[in-house]
Amino acid sequence: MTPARDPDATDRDAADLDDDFGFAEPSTDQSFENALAKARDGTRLSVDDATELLATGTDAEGIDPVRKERVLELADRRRREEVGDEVTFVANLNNNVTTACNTGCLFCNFKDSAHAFEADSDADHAGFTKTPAESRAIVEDALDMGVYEVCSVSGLHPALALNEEHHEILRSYDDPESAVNYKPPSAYATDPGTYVDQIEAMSVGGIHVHSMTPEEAYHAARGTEWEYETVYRELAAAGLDSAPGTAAEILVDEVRDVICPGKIRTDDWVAAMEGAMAAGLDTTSTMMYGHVETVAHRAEHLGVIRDLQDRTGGITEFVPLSFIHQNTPLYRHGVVDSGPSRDEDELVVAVARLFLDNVDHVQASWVKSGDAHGLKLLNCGADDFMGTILSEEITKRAGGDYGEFRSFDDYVDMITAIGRTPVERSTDYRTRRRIDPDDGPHGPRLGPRADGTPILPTRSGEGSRPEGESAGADD
Ligand SMILES: C[S@@+](CC[C@H](N)C(=O)[O-])C[C@H]1O[C@@H](n2cnc3c(N)ncnc32)[C@H](O)[C@@H]1O
Ligand SMILES: Nc1c(NC[C@H](O)[C@H](O)[C@H](O)CO)[nH]c(=O)[nH]c1=O
Ligand SMILES: N[C@@H](Cc1ccc(O)cc1)C(=O)O
Ligand code: SF4
Repeated sequence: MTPARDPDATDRDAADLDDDFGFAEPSTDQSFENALAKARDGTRLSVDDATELLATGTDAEGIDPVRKERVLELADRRRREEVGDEVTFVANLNNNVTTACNTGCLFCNFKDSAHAFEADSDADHAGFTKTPAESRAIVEDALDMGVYEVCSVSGLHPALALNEEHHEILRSYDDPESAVNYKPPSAYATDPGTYVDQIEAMSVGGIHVHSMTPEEAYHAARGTEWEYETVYRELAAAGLDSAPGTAAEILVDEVRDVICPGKIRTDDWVAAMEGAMAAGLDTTSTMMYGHVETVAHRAEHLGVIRDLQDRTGGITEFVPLSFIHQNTPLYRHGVVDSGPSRDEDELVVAVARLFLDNVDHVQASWVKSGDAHGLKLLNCGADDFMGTILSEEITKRAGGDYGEFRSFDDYVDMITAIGRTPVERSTDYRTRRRIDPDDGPHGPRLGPRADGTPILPTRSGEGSRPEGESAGADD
């Protein structure tokens, strides 16, 4: 693995950009009507077909509302045929270990410059680094509330290494900071431990650990010759159960060059995902859209995911991540005026359902879209509604304002309101529990300590158990 970092790739680059990136105007040899006919017949769609459907035809500017409805209707029907009327969600928590990151992605306001975390720094920052013991305590509390999964994605802290051997390798470089983005833990106010330490700490009481994105796996192997599969095997031995397919953004390098020049390229992202699956882990897949890319880039991205799934079969879901723009460098520097429109959100979900014929589940996100529009997305091809998550940092810091927690009662009310069946799921969707809406109040039952007791909101936005009730209490 070679260092792929430009440590100066930050806001400066955004200021240098204008809105002309030299991307080709989307156009194909296919027509919208032919692409739609193929979708109706169930013929496998090409990338050009997907471009036409996402654009509601490249023959005219803007989204045609009538054509859009035709795409959504087909996708909703396909969803019903393939996965039925159940809407799934998982009892989970987010536990981000650190916000320290020097990668400089221009769509991200989650990260803080790692210098601010150094022991002798007096720079102000609103970020955090958790020790493994702190991560364990947070996961233990959530287990008591009944959660099934911990989802952990983090900044690429320069002191994070896979294990002690990795620390030794990184230390042995001349000028490790610029050569391999490394500074020893002793330089920082808080030591995050190693990746293995953090996974071991979170892997407690039978919880499902969903962590280590391709970008994090790259960081856990930087400066070494280790294969991704080897890295993921070591993490799996420490308790990792599945890997999140974030860091995908748009899997087209000319777009990555603009929005995340410090990140791994498309080929490397695919290699990391294959490594995770070769190590026996399930993965999820994502696309973060609605910034500088064209519909043709979105279609190409879907092609990368479908090819990967043809080869591996280990992708459990596709998660469209609608770009939240307000506090991001891309918006602050005038590179973009907004995130995607709701029409675009709907078309991305619908075309994902129609194009990704080998990925069973498409997620709607109440974090990105709010409840009302999230429910609309469940009628455009989506069949999963995320999870309880308890707390949220990525979208909140980007300026999103849809909250950090949904209770089981919230889920049951919302899902039954659109005439669908609420189902608690495991991360891999193989374990499912249909929920009887009339038998409330509702709480999780699939987590290792879950007994049906509701998770309640607290003022900080996190969930908690009703006062006085322990994990063992009957309901
Ligand atoms: C914040 S990173 C954390 C994990 C790790 N550093 C990585 O990049 O994979 C996780 C994902 O959050 C998503 N994200 C970050 N900022 C966002 C924004 N403003 N709007 C929507 N999604 C965003 C991106 O897709 C990114 O890959
Ligand atoms: N879409 C968002 C998610 N999705 C991840 C799920 O919560 C879950 O972990 C996954 O489906 C595996 O079971 N998480 C967020 O924090 N924010 C989102 O917008
Ligand atoms: N936490 C990510 C989303 C995500 C995480 C894990 C997944 O498996 C999928 C999506 C975000 O908010 O952007
Ligand atoms: S998206 Fe991930 S890698 Fe990029 S700046 Fe944010 S935290 Fe760092």
